[in-house]
Amino acid sequence: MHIVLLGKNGQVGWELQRALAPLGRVTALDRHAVEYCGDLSRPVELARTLRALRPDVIVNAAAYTAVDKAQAEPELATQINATSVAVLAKEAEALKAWLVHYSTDYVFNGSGSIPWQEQDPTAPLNHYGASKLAGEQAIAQYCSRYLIFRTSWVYAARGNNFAKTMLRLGNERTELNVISDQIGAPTGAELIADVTAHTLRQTMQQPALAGLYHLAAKGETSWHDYAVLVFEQARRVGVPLALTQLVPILTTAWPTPAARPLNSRLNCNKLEAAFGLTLPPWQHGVKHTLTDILEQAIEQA
Ligand SMILES: NC(=O)C1=CN([C@@H]2O[C@H](COP(=O)(O)OP(=O)(O)OC[C@H]3O[C@@H](n4cnc5c(N)ncnc54)[C@H](OP(=O)(O)O)[C@@H]3O)[C@@H](O)[C@H]2O)C=CC1
Ligand SMILES: Cc1cn([C@H]2C[C@H](O)[C@@H](COP(=O)(O)OP(=O)(O)O[C@H]3O[C@@H](C)C(=O)[C@@H](O)[C@H]3O)O2)c(=O)[nH]c1=O
Ligand SMILES: [Mg+2]
Repeated sequence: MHIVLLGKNGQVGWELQRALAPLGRVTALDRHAVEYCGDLSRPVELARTLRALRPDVIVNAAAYTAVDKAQAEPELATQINATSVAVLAKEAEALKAWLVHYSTDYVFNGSGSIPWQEQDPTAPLNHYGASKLAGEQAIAQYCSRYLIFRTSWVYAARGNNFAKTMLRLGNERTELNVISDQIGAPTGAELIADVTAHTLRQTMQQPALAGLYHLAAKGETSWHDYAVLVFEQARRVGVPLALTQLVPILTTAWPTPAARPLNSRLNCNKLEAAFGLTLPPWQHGVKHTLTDILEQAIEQA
């Protein structure tokens, strides 16, 4: 089996390089790839690359993920998150290949407090969410063999994420204000990659499993309470922090270019039932990955 992985150096892409390896030959590309094109802002060259490589599976971990910046450059976000994803879908269909793709809790408007199910109405609040939704819709329209995973609040030891931002700011500042009324589940790139490998293998043997799934760690928290855990772990291993006060604030007190959903809870029952999986509590992965991040921090200090 030949897998083409796009976005190999992102949080999820990096972990997929590891998790997909036992499934077959992996051609891992990023946007700077030289021999082939792995750049989602160049759809023509991208299609040419896929026709040349003729993969059995395309796994797309590349995306435009700068949520606030997307408000200022919506065309580029749409190109990468939707227009080029439509190209992937059409090329996958022509090759009779499988397409694996990732989407986000930000396709929802965040109303209420019930965890969102796959079929619930979408209504993105910002351009990133709208572009990701358009990507999902293109896949459903053009491709018959696909897995789309909507996940949330992704973190990893490698790459940029909220936990690492908190550690950096906690080292620089004595006081931090962090939003306590946006609720979701921090989900590790390792978990996403491992679940991808498992479900892809099963779906290729049982194509009726194809479709859209929510994939997030169990439980829920706010950004503020997530930050509390991050700093607890940092103190536990003796990382020096300037921070003395972590203040919970409301979203209304933190204006940003992009609006964000208050309710980012994802109901993952469909995934667990279809594949016989049990998703772990969000704290497990966060603690595990923080151990890696904090060891790096201590080595660098
Ligand atoms: N991060 C999160 O909190 C969440 C992410 N998701 C989704 O999960 C998936 C993986 O996200 P994650 O790993 O966290 O994202 P990252 O931002 O860590 O990685 C995205 C990767 O895409 C690459 N990329 C950006 N533009 C292009 C381009 N034009 N061509 C090719 N590659 C490009 C980036 O490269 P470079 O570094 O060079 O810019 C980066 O390596 C995405 O679909 C995302 O929408 C869903 C929910 C939450
Ligand atoms: C840095 C900082 C952020 N915040 C808030 C802003 C925001 O609501 C929340 C998280 O900040 P971030 O910039 O990490 O948020 P953001 O980049 O919007 O995170 C999102 O990324 C995209 C790609 C997704 O798909 C989502 O699932 C989600 O993970 O914390 C504070 O309250 N205080 C702070 O000091
Ligand atoms: Mg971000």
